[in-house]
Amino acid sequence: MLLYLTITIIITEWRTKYRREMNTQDNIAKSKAVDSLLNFETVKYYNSEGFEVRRFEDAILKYQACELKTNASLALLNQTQNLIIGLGLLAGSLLCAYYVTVDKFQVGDYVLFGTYIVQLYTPLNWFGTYYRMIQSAFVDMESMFDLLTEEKEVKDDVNAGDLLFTEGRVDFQNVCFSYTAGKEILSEVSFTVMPGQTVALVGPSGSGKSTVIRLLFRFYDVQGGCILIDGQDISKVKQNSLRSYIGVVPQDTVLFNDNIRENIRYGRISASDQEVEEAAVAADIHHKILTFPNGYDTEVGERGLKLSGGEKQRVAIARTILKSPRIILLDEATSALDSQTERNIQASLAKVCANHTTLVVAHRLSTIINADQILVLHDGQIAEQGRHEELLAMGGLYAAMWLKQQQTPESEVSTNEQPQEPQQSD
Ligand SMILES: Nc1ncnc2c1ncn2[C@@H]1O[C@H](COP(=O)(O)OP(=O)(O)OP(=O)(O)O)[C@@H](O)[C@H]1O
Repeated sequence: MLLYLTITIIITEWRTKYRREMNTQDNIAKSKAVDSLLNFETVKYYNSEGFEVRRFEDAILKYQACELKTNASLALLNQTQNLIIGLGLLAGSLLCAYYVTVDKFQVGDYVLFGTYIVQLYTPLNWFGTYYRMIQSAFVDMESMFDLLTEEKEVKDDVNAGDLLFTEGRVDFQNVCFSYTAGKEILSEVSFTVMPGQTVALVGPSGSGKSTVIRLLFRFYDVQGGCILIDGQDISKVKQNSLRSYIGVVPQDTVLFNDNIRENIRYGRISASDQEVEEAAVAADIHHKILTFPNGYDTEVGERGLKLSGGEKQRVAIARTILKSPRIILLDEATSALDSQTERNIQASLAKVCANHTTLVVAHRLSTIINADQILVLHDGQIAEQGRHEELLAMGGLYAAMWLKQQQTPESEVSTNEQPQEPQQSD
């Protein structure tokens, strides 16, 4: 019995590594499958179906090799256990038989021995099985435990209270931030958005515009300086309360694989169907939705692939309208939309942003010429700030960007109600 228990524990511990390896390969194979299915468009653009099949096949073969080792080691464990039981039974039986022949035991004693040994081995077998199952379950749960012990990047203070929203003034005071040590993205950035004002952030790609938005939404905590809303440091208030006042229209709107109605309702889960439709009207997408075969019940597909970029953006705007936030963060889409769609989107946005503190990340300068203040980010710092005309008059970075955009055909399409005359910039 001792031998049985010892061997069971040793072999079970030894085969743990195969089970762990098998789980890792299983995760790799599944993530490869999901990745290539989600990115099916890219796969098709580059004719890479064969490559993806081979990649998945490789992953599956590695998984199968690990599975083989796991099953083979399980078979070894079972056979060793059976061998020990068999040998024990054989040795005991031979001994009893010998004692019967020398008249030390009766035949009944031999039968009694057989009955005892069977009663002993049944619980031993159970012990082996349960020990192995518990061990495997712990290995399978390792990834989950790793996830549970993952440190949160943004934590609420123990004494954090709710944000007391009054008028919606936003202050960035000497904000410094980097995603990775040694590469500073924002350095001593300071600016103020007065209540109800619209402030636009412009600058070259990678200058940190979206990062400003992420910091205000508190996806990350700043590493230097502070961000205040109505005089309260946002790192000292509860994330939930902060986020309840802020609405974000992101650069790339990703929708859930559900119908349009539920996707819009995501802005406020408790909203009624009528409120959803009112938000869609305000976002100027209601009529478009009615032209779809199933109207509001139309399924949008994975990540909303059945909708166009402009439609997805208007669904995002409708969601934000439904949320009715007090501060609006707008990360403008980089892709140029056709003039009519863009005019519609700008008009919807103007409705959402009216009388709300708004921070806009703009890629097309024509969309922000009426902003109360424009901040030009360069190398993680605010290089210029002022209104459109003031910045043009300065003849600096902004003026150069404006001039460049005016020369490209896409930017000739001004989305503003009062188009800016290109000559002004010269
Ligand atoms: N999660 C992240 N981890 C590490 N670096 C990041 C992360 N997100 C962004 N960055 C880096 O931070 C820099 C600023 O990114 P950000 O998205 O703020 O730029 P942006 O000005 O909004 O650019 P774009 O106009 O192209 O959208 C970039 O160099 C980017 O590579």
